[in-house]
Amino acid sequence: MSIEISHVGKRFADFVALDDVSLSIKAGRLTALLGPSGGGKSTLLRIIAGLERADTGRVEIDGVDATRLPPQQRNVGFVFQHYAAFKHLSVRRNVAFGLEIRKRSKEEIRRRVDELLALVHLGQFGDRLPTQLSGGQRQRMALARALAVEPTVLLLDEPFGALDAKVRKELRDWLRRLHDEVHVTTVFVTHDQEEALEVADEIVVINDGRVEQVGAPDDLYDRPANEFVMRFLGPVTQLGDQLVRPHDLQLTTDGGDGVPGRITRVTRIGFEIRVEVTTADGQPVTVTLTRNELLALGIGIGTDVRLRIAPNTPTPTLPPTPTLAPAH
Ligand SMILES: Nc1ncnc2c1ncn2[C@@H]1O[C@H](COP(=O)(O)OP(=O)(O)OP(=O)(O)O)[C@@H](O)[C@H]1O
Repeated sequence: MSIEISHVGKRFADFVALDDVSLSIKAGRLTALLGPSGGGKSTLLRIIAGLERADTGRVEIDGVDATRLPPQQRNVGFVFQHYAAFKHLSVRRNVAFGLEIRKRSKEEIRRRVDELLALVHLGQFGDRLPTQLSGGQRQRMALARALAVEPTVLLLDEPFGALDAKVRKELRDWLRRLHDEVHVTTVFVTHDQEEALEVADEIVVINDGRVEQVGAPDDLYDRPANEFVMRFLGPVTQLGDQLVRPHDLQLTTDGGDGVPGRITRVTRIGFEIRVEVTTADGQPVTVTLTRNELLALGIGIGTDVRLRIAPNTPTPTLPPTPTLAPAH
């Protein structure tokens, strides 16, 4: 059930949306395609689904060359950000749709739909119309419908993108648990690095039509292949010429070694305190602390401190990313 993408290229007129993309998506895993808007994630997903045709290259699904297969012969389930439900049909009938057109027996359909509704925790809502569901419930119905026909691959394009932050978070947890139960090879598109880090087994970072890096969330976070990946996966700050995560910096007030600076700003964001230290050469450096750490240090605006990188911090040597070079 793996997906092999080899040398896929796609242009829209003279705009290069995908530039020679090769990628192996592992069977049974939950893989995130992560990257900024316009980077090519959806285009790649649509090429895997067969909704878009690659100009060059090859797509293999489960060992079969799918490059020229129409979507309905690829056995993929698809869920979009705005799910188009059949408004006049009940939730049950929406979920049953794919099974009905495949002419499965009434008994089999009833059993399978019951199972699926239970799986997506909509057991008691089967008789409602889609408009009588919340946004989160509707996306769960969409997933049940996509899973009904037992796809070999499940493709999700920002499935929770249109929902508010709290519901998104609930659905992320739920998607992770669902995947742990059904283990269907799943690829989902997101531009939200937290969503990818939290949910995915493997993350593919896509930018400017190219794959920047593929790896497990920890690998990407701790060993980014380049500056783009490091910046995209989480906050970074610069100490001297070293890029580092703000929580990997230590602040001391007892002299010793480290880069001297003075605290110029303290901001609290929920549980996290963001401290800005301006070093002697005028460079602002951000350090994040917990409230207790701040209190224990007894520091505030104007305190002279020293900054150093915490022991055991991964400090990748990063090749420069051309796209981040200043424009001239
Ligand atoms: N049918 C099309 N015609 C012309 N250009 C297109 C078409 N589809 C996509 N593009 C362009 O290709 C680029 C990649 O689009 P794509 O939707 O794959 O990006 P994305 O990474 O999914 O971004 P987003 O997160 O905003 O959806 C964009 O610049 C987009 O404008």
